Amino acid sequence: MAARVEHAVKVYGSGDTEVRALDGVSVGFQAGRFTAIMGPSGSGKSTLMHCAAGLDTLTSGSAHIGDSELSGLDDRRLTLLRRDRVGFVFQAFNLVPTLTVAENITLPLDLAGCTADREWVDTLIETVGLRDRLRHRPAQLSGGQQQRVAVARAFAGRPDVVFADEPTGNLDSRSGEEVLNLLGRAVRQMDRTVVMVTHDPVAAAHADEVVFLADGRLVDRMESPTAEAVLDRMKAFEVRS
Ligand SMILES: Nc1ncnc2c1ncn2[C@@H]1O[C@H](COP(=O)(O)OP(=O)(O)OP(=O)(O)O)[C@@H](O)[C@H]1O
Repeated sequence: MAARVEHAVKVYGSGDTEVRALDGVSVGFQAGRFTAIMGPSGSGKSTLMHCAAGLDTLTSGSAHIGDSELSGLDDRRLTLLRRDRVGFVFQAFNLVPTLTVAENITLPLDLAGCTADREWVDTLIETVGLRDRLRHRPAQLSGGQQQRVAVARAFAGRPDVVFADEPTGNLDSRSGEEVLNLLGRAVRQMDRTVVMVTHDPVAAAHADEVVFLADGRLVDRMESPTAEAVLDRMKAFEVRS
């Protein structure tokens, strides 16, 4: 497993304002696979992703990246683990406006004081299709192109797993499709691992597997999803709740 949580509970607030965002979730994200996390609004998708990625801590239960149990790490080790073994793609592209495309892609490596693996970065640039834009700055690119830069940046350090939170949320459907195809290619052609939160059945259909959350619990899983099958499953949850 590239990442997993066991008996994950996350409680926000206390007393009257207590919210059980995760209510005993156990789920593993296999290496070399593209997994989508789906569920109605408020079902705990982002919370699960943030806790699995070490961006937030669980109230109880455990979260692992590879063999490392996150709650056992002090702040410094957790920061290093996030830096070296995890990549992130967010809805907002979060590129540095003053840096070029090339500089944005290698920024995590530069900050870590690592020398970029030139061949790997070159393959990434080829895969995201931005070779002729390397000297441009983010503001000179379309939203879809900016998100492709963010995807390349997420994979630059060859992390164990890339977590993507609604990566197509700010994109039109054509650019969104390009970014999803790119994530799929990273998994299938470059043997990477991706975990993506989405509420869009069309986006989820790009994954190898979909895990469904409802009310902070894991309620279902689906292999080789299609948009229609995912939509049907979502409708079934909404009727029930
Ligand atoms: N920082 C927080 N403080 C208090 N409650 C929170 C906090 N973050 C999330 N919650 C609550 O936890 C629950 C799960 O939220 P979460 O954002 O994980 O859901 P989600 O499935 O990602 O929703 P959406 O699809 O709307 O983004 C919700 O009821 C939410 O209001």
